[in-house]
Amino acid sequence: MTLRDFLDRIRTSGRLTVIKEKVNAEYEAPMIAKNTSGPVLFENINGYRAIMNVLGSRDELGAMLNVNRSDIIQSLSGIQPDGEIRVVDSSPTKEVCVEEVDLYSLPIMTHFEKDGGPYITAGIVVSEYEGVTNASIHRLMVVGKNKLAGRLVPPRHTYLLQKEAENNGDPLPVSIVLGPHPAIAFASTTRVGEGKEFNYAAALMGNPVELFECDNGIKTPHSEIVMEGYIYPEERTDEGPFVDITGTYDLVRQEPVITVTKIWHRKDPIYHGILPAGPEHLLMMGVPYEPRIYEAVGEVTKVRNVILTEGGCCYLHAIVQIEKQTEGDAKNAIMAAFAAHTSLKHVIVVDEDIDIFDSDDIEFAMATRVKADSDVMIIPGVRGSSLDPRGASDGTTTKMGIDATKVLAEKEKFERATMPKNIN
Ligand SMILES: C/C(=C\C(=O)O)CCOP(=O)(O)O
Ligand SMILES: [Mn+2]
Repeated sequence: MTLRDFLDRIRTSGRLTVIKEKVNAEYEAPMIAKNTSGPVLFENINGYRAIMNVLGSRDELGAMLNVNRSDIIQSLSGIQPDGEIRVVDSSPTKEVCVEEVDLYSLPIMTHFEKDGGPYITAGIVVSEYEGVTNASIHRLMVVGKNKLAGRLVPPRHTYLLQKEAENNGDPLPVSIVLGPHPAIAFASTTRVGEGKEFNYAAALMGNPVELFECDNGIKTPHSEIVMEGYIYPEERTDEGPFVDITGTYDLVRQEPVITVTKIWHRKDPIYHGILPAGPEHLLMMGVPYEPRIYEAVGEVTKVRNVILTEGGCCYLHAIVQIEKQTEGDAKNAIMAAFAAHTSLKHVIVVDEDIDIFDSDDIEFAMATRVKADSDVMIIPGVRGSSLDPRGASDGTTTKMGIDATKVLAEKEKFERATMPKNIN
């Protein structure tokens, strides 16, 4: 299955918005995407087609995975990254080869007023060094006709591979994949073991993932557009500012430079852009951590569900639902959640009768089941997210866990009143 098959399915079900008019890559297309709920296909940005909001809701993600939106996390946590990968000789991606690279001619968008420049936001960076491979999405700022600055966050696998290559004085070959099947894009946001992203995608799809070899040796999935190139050791440039998941401007940092040596694409390719801080971005940042938290909490008590809430940027706030077995379970669940997602800042643990998709219900749990001096855990000096504007400059922050579960010994005090089903 390809991105085109996926879009055909969305188009047939009436969920695709198509913009036929010519649209500008600078601000205009992102603004239209921001104001459109659901996938939007632009037919002409710099003469190219572009798609945004592909996996912009839990319903869309659930449809891709063939599960109900509220069962996504339980279902993902049961999937092993052991699907089949096949290396093949040819690829539809190689229909067109561009040797004279000019990134400014592509529909790469500038999203917000103070952004440092146009950014590739859905580019999967595939890399390999000394037999170890990786695929993950990194924001990539255009800094020249054939140059990109990549925000390689420590300790993500691309960061580690680049560091190792650089320490040995070697360039790191990479390919940048735009518009594969959405399951491959989703798999590239997950935190599966090193080199396992495509196996995970194959397991998600229930089909093998085919890879073809780029001229720099990187084995790459079929997609709409593939750029290939190298990260040369010691080459750094300013990256940012950039609006990331919090909707605030992330800092300018010195980051590695990717030199693009060649671009392959399908005829009439479809460029994929993710709107920063938009629903697709939040979902792809957050959902991969939910099964990790779910599994970690499952080691300490009976876990029912986990969500990283939209209000918490799908990254900084978790709601963990448990079936409390013994007093103190919720505090263990808090510690497990923080260990599973080190960027997490606040966790609220609730009982099984609280609807974790309803913020009023969560607030009700806090209102009726929390006594701050005994139910709030404050943990200072912990590694937090570099995206948290309130974090300290050394990368640490103060975390808070709230136990909003019932006191087991006093359960009847917390009973939610119901009315009789049958009255005469
Ligand atoms: C850009 C970020 C993550 C990524 O590439 O996965 C967000 C910053 O990461 P933190 O680890 O939360 O600082
Ligand atoms: Mn990885």
